[in-house]
Amino acid sequence: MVKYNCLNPIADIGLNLFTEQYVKTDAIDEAEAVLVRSAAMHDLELSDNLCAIARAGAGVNNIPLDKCAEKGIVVFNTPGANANGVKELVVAGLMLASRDLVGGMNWVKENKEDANIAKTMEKAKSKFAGKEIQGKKLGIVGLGAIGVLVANAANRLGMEVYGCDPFISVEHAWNLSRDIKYVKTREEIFRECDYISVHVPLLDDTRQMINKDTMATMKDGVVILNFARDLLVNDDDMAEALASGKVGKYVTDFPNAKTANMEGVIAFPHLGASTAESEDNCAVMAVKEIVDFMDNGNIKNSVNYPSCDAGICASEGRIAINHRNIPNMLSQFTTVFAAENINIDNMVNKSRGDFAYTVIDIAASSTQTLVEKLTAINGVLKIRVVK
Ligand SMILES: NC(=O)C1=CN([C@@H]2O[C@H](COP(=O)(O)OP(=O)(O)OC[C@H]3O[C@@H](n4cnc5c(N)ncnc54)[C@H](O)[C@@H]3O)[C@@H](O)[C@H]2O)C=CC1
Ligand SMILES: O=C(O)C(=O)COP(=O)(O)O
Repeated sequence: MVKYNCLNPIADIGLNLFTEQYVKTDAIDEAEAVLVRSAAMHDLELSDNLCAIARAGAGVNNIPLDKCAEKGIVVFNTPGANANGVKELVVAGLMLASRDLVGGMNWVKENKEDANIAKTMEKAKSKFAGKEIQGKKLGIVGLGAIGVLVANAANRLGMEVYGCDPFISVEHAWNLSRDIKYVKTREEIFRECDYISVHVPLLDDTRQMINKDTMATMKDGVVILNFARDLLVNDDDMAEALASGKVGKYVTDFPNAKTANMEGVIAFPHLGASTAESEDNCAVMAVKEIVDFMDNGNIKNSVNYPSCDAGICASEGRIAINHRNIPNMLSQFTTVFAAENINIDNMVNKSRGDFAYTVIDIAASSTQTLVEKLTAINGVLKIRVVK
């Protein structure tokens, strides 16, 4: 039996994929697997029972990745599963920053009792006139799952699209329309574009990348769209830039105490992935990742451990070991199996940075002594008897 906990509501279509072997628990310290969306996990006590966390979504800045890796807890996310939901909201953001739809709609509400509204609006409407996005330059920083979809959609809407991503994957490069102008640095985007949309994870290199200095290099009246994370932008600098007209509008899915009340901000309450389709996609992918990991020891889409595909175990037993990526680990493992007179049928070892993961299929059932001896090896972080 595997106990799992949901720190946020997770769509039923995903949870229904758990077999009767999986049981939901409200006690997180009992859980071997946790499913989460944006709940903050940094201050949570992580119990020794916990083996896996699946983030039903993309951003993992709410999860202490290094602390988890140190405890042998594999963290997954669901790449691309909510990208279309975000893309569609970014397109809405482009429109709302260009046409005063909200002002116009509010005017209609305020004048709803006016029997002559059909006439008076024709006089009033000039206040809400806007600009078209066709022919304008949109720059995208971060050409991942969302950035590529936004780039291609804006291109189809007639925008001239620039993109930059020093770490672009082959898959994303392949999906990018050939009309997109790929540039090497974000500075080029800041200089050239009328609209700038950021689609990068929150990392040391991206934190506050929109600030006084970078905004000074942008065109006057530039529109900045942030559907990624609030800390990518320096809010005080943004307040100044909006007040001076340097920035025309700041469209964000991540308002906070400062930006929520700022003139010139168009904000949504983190709605990018809140569509039935995205929630379903994320839940299905997250649950499949957990099940393949718990049932088979396989790792796909982890953000703190390497990918590892050992298939389905055809041997008598399978042991999964999370360990440090240091010399001499494998020989110590095989020495333990030899001492216990257990034959190894298959072994897969993968590493990622400071951490590594080894799956060992054996021709006998594992024993308490075997697990104890493996656990005692310096550098081993977690041992799991998968079968
Ligand atoms: N508003 C919402 O509800 C949602 C927001 N997000 C946010 O959007 C971000 C991006 O999501 P996805 O596109 O799905 O992730 P992704 O991982 O597919 O794409 C991120 C891209 O950013 C690139 N990147 C990293 N550092 C960079 C840098 N310094 N300069 C330029 N590019 C850089 C990466 O190479 C990658 O291609 C997430 O990390 C999350 O913070 C994601 C989903 C929903
Ligand atoms: O996937 C992401 O990074 C998101 O920001 C979506 O967050 P949510 O699942 O809507 O809480």
